[in-house]
Amino acid sequence: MAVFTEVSTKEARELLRRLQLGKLLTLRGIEGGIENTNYFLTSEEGEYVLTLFERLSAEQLPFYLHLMKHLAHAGIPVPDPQADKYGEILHRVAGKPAALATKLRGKSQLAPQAPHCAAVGSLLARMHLAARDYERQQPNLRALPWWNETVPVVLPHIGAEQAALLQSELAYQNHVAASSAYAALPRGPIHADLFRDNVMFEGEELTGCFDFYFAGVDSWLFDLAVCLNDWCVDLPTGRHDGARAAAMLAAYQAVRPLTAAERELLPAMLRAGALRFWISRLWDFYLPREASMLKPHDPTHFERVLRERVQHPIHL
Ligand SMILES: Nc1ncnc2c1ncn2[C@@H]1O[C@H](COP(=O)(O)OP(=O)(O)O)[C@@H](O)[C@H]1O
Ligand SMILES: N[C@@H](CCOP(=O)(O)O)C(=O)O
Repeated sequence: MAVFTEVSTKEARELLRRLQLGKLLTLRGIEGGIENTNYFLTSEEGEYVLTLFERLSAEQLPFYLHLMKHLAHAGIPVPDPQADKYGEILHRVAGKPAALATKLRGKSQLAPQAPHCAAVGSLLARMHLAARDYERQQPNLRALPWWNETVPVVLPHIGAEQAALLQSELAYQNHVAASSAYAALPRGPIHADLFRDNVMFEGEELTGCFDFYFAGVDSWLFDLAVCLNDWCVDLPTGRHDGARAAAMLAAYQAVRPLTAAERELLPAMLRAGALRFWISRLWDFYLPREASMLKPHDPTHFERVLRERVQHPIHL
């Protein structure tokens, strides 16, 4: 249940009054989600999702919320955070930082086929291009510096074979990050967590994506690798699915062709994408934060994906 903080109808009405969005019609807690409190809220003006941020700080939030607004204005189907008359999109509800964003139609496609992967590839490329002129800066907070900090913290908790893979992969990724090909990768704001559960579909029509709370400035190729590793993979084995990956890559490149440096580094970034989520899942699993509400995801999945990407590199 993802209602960690109760919102009264009085508080919801007060927010709608501030945002001039008409009368409250319905307010219903959303059961999915593990990080934030989410409610579906309907007013005379439309359908929204009210999010109370349980963990992210008021310093980090403007980057994510303004990025969503920037993308929504550019025609990318993402939730549009609603502003008050002063242009403020970060609000306070029930004592927590909060946002009210437009509700997307559809539901997650958890067993995607090639057309779904193509739709995600196209969306991702359009999102990268649309974010080029976004002015706020915030690095991907789950990138190489965080991996270097976190690997020594999780090492005491895992077996020798896993530790050897984790350390050798980290050394490899530090080596890649120092290369001239890496320096040549195009960069900008990326979603960085565009997994199956963060995209909505109606049939094969992609209706939008959400959960921008791991977004940050990083290489576009890393974002694409994260998507390939989640959408174009056989979940039980971690094996790459060639047909789905081809569909995603072709659709991405129909909008923005990959550069020579990106083509060269695709195998390395697929490994980086697997490493990033293996580390965060190990960290959530073995070092749950105090009073954490997170139900940890299975870390062994991304260990399998990483082994697959090392043993069977995927070249364009
Ligand atoms: N803008 C939105 N439109 C429609 N549904 C949404 C929207 N934002 C969140 N949801 C729903 O709320 C659920 C939880 O959201 P999510 O961002 O994954 O929460 P958490 O950050 O707590 O993991 C999603 O699975 C989705 O069903
Ligand atoms: N996609 C990540 C976890 C991030 O959680 P989310 O529910 O906020 O998307 C993973 O699978 O490890």
